Amino acid sequence: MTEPNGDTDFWADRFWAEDELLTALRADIAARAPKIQIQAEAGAALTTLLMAAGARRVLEIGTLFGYSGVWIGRALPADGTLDTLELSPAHAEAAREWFERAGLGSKVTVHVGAALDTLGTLTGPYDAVFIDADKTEYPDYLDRCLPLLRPGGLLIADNLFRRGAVAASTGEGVDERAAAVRVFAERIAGDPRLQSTVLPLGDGLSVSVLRG
Ligand SMILES: C[S@@+](CC[C@H](N)C(=O)[O-])C[C@H]1O[C@@H](n2cnc3c(N)ncnc32)[C@H](O)[C@@H]1O
Repeated sequence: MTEPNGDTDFWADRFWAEDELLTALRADIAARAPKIQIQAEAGAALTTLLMAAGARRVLEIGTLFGYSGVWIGRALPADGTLDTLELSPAHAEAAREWFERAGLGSKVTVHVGAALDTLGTLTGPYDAVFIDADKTEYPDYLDRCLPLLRPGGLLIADNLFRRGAVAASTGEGVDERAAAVRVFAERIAGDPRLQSTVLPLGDGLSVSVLRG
């Protein structure tokens, strides 16, 4: 949380504490991969939002080792499923192992390949989509995911703030990732099909509802 109201640990300990599995998963990422998973406070928000929406079929773009996938998987009902898309075979393999250890192996399918290719092989409708892969492709993910989302479904994305770079990314010489996320932000804010907001959790979590 960017501006916590008082003692941060008070809130973290009660609302987004990691259990042993998530703590070990975070440590494995730190040892073997870039530490680019969502923050725990965003994970707890994902679980809560997906449960509130009654999400049964979820799509994730950007798996890494499955950290956000575990927060998502724990929101699913017994017959729920998660399709998660990952470019790196090594990340996908690690994620499959962690989903098994989390007891989510039967619910989660890890698809290896470039997301924009894999998206063409998937069939909707999904109840929710979580976007967290290549930032330069965020506007393309939006175009490709909206037709896969059911009316009333949730579209959630991470890294809307990029630590301030998105709001600052005007003019020339801007970071291309921040510029693309800014295009994404402008579009979810202005698209009449969507009701959107950005929650100041982690690096900024956008939440959009596709109007029915
Ligand atoms: C920020 S990490 C995902 C973190 C994960 N959502 C979590 O919080 O645990 C982004 C992941 O997307 C993957 N990725 C990057 N470009 C991709 C692409 N074009 N298609 C699919 N995955 C991609 C990277 O290999 C990386 O594992």
